[in-house]
Amino acid sequence: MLDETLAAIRPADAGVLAAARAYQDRLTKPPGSLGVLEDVAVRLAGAAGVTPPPIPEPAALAIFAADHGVHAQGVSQWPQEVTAQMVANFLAGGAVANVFANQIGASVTVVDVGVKTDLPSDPTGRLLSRKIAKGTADLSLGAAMTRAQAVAAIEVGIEVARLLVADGARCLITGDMGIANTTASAALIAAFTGHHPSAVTGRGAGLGDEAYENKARVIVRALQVNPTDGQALNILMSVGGLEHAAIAGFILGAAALRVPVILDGVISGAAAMVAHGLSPASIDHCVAGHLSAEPGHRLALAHLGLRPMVRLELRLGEGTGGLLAHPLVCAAARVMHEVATFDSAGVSEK
Ligand SMILES: O=C(O)c1ccc[n+]([C@@H]2O[C@H](COP(=O)([O-])O)[C@@H](O)[C@H]2O)c1
Ligand SMILES: Cc1cc2nc[nH]c2cc1C
Repeated sequence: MLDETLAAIRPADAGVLAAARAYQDRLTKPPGSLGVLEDVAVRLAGAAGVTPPPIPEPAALAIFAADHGVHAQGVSQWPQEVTAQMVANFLAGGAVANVFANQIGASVTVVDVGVKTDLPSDPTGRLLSRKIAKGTADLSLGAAMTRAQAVAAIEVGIEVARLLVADGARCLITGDMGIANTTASAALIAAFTGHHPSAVTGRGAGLGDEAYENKARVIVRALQVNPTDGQALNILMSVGGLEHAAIAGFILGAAALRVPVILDGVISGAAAMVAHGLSPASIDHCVAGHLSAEPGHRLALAHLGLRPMVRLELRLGEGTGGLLAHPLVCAAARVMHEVATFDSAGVSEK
């Protein structure tokens, strides 16, 4: 499934990119006056291979949930049970992601790709049980997962992308839930970008000074015990999480179907680096929804050549930043469909 997906991914169409850029300048506005929105619309057109690009709605959010063995090193302020408890909250509709999803009419699907605790059966049908393992192994002591587990989790993400698109979604939004996953994210970003752990480590869901110093040291150890050859799959299995693997697959699956993906925060950014390592062209199908307060996120997006749509100092995850960006992405596409041209409206050009 992974090989087939990688083979199906096409980069942005250069001819369509040029045509979309030229058309932006025909619309009744000073050229460039819609700033980043023009770039986003052109990007959507190139990715879809058609201009104007399809309006990216309805949107579907997938929240990939998993636990992390590195939690044992004291890298999070929160008990591990919170991962499973928040899954229940998503299913009950009580989380921030539910509220933001309701606001834009997006569906919410929760995917258990590696939650440690057993989850109760779900009456809503919005939980997909695809547990690959009961959390990863401690990445500061050795590889977080086996190669087979990493590939299986990537394939879960591909499957979920296919399911949601078959269900009618025309925009996918990445979401995550996993106590301690900002440690794995920072380790992934350090491994892919070469930045020192101290530059990419943040306070996650809220860490004091001492615990923060410990977290950075844990990541240094993780990179020492897991020397990698720079290959995306090796880096992922060594220091990643099951949700990072699944989100990478979700991006690849969407890209193969030419459906745009709005990325959320630092976990999605780290997962996108894995997708990029497996298929650089997959990133042509991504829009960065926001810039997280977690320091590694900026470095991950810079490495991917992505520019975040909004900067709100969010550090929640769940897909919240991606959901907030969705109306802006739709507005960017809608301009290309509905705004008059200088010719059609009889407006004089400069
Ligand atoms: O999306 C982000 O950029 C982000 C930044 C900081 C924390 N989080 C969320 O907080 C949890 C991980 O925090 P921590 O401190 O346990 O690593 C996890 O469930 C993430 O969704 C998310
Ligand atoms: C309460 C809580 C909600 C979250 N949502 C995403 N990560 C989270 C972490 C915590 C701790």
